[in-house]
Amino acid sequence: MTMLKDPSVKYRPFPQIDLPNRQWPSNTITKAPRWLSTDLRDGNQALIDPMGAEKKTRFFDLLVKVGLKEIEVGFPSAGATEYDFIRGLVDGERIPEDVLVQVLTQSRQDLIETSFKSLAGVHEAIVHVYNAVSPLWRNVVFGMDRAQIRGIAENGAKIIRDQIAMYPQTKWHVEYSPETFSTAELDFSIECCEAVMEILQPTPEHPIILNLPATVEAATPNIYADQIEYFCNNLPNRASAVISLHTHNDRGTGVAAAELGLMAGADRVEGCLFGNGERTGNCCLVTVAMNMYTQGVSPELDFSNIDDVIQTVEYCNQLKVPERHPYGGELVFTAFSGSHQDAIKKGFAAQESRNDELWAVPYLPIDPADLGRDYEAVIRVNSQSGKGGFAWVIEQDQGLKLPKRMQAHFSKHVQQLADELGRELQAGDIWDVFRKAYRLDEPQRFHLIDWDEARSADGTRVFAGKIGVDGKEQSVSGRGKGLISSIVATLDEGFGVKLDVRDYAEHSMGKDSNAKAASYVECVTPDGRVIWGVGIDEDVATASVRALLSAANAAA
Ligand SMILES: CC(=O)SCCNC(=O)CCNC(=O)[C@H](O)C(C)(C)COP(=O)(O)OP(=O)(O)OC[C@H]1O[C@@H](n2cnc3c(N)ncnc32)[C@H](O)[C@@H]1OP(=O)(O)O
Ligand SMILES: CC(C)C(=O)C(=O)O
Ligand SMILES: [Mg+2]
Repeated sequence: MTMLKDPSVKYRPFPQIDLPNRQWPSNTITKAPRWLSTDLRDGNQALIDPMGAEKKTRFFDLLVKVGLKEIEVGFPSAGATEYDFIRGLVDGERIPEDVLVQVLTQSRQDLIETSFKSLAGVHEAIVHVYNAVSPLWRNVVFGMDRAQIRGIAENGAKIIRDQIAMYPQTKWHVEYSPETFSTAELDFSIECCEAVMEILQPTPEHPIILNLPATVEAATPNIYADQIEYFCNNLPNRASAVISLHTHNDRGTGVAAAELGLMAGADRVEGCLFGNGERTGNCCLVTVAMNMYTQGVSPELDFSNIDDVIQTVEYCNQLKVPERHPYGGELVFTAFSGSHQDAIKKGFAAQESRNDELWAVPYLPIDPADLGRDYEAVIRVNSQSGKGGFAWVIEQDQGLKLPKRMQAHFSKHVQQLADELGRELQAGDIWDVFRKAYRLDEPQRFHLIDWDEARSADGTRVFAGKIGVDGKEQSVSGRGKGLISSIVATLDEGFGVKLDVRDYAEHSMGKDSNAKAASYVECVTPDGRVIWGVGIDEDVATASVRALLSAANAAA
């Protein structure tokens, strides 16, 4: 056996933030933040094959459609594909009046100039400049001390100030990111931001966007929230800054960090649809938005047709949205396991009988319909499923509402098939096994040709039937207090089939007048066997006759 090495030799725990009076744990998110999609920039730069103009245009149109008002459209100085796409948006007048496009640049003169040029003529836009500020980057990437790093930020801010003056027809906004904020000393991040603000002179009416990235997620999300609260409390002239969050998902908590960051006082969230982006991705905007929605807070983004969104995102990114991805994954509203299916089925029934709008269905934190999904896939059947699951599928697929005890009876048949096949059972598989188990297909020993009923003088009923028996027609009759007992008497007297009826149920299989009816009988034979019979017919009484013949076929 190999021993795992002691990780404390190689890795260090992230230090706590000294914030004794932290307020964020008591806060809640009560309104939508400003959202920025960086799908076309951070998302795009992480793709195996970055998007070309056609895919970028399609993605841009999707982002506008779902309601994004701030969209980072690219990194114009990266090359002609990026630059031309952005120019195409501007020249083609594809940017709606109420949408702000944003471009990213390193803090270098030529790159900043190219970025402004790419947007020349646009009505309003954001230029986003970044430089990394944390010790590892200072030492390893730049080989610079704090003052020199601050100097990169100041230099970029001055170039931006000058460029803004050269394009007066555009209303410009500036975003500054102290990249690697979450692994930097807080006071140094504030120092860099303050220095940039000093040059650009933002006001509460025309604020700067200060974006505080967890460029590489390195700690639990509460630490990020502490960092945001600390930053908000200690930034001079906080009123002239929009505080933006940009989390990555290296530890799998990018969404949580963004949510806690909002509680800690931030105004804006950057991310990508379904969390695309560098390495493990950016914060998923769909998840943060829909999390908000399930708390009764409108995210002001529209994911009510999530499958359309997924289709475009998968096409543009050439990456699949994982089956378990919150809100969007193919399996996230599906229960295979018996106890979940049982609870969901009961939840839907309770929801229907309560008949109010409040959503309260066990195991479904959101109504799939709010994302444009139907209820068909909510319950799927395999060997982990229970009777509630098969009953749900057969009800959705065939309109049959099996009585409770019959569900248990049918369950054995389905379970056996699931074990035999070792795969998910489709609705068709379940219907096949149902027809076989309850003898709905010909040929059977007994089958109904015709029947009639008469009332005798003493009030009893006389059933008169033409029954096919092993292919030959036979006329038989029997008397009873009601239809069922008269058929039971007929089966006994005519064919010697003895059935003791324990339970009977019937229902219409639809709401219109042409709907068929289904009847179910539970019978016990003299040797103690429990048999269920099923009958389906346009006429409810004929459905009952068929149900008893179905039982007789099992008993015979
Ligand atoms: C965290 C993020 O997501 S940041 C965004 C990252 N996205 C991208 O890089 C995608 C687009 N990038 C590109 O196409 C290219 O990087 C370009 C065209 C912009 C620049 O390419 P190059 O000129 O070859 O430079 P390169 O990207 O390798 O940058 C390295 C140099 O820039 C410096 N640099 C890196 N970041 C910054 C910055 N934010 N501000 C100023 N200088 C920077 C580095 O220190 C290094 O300088 P050195 O050559 O003196 O050592
Ligand atoms: C450029 C910045 C905002 C970035 O993408 C990051 O730090 O992750
Ligand atoms: Mg990023």
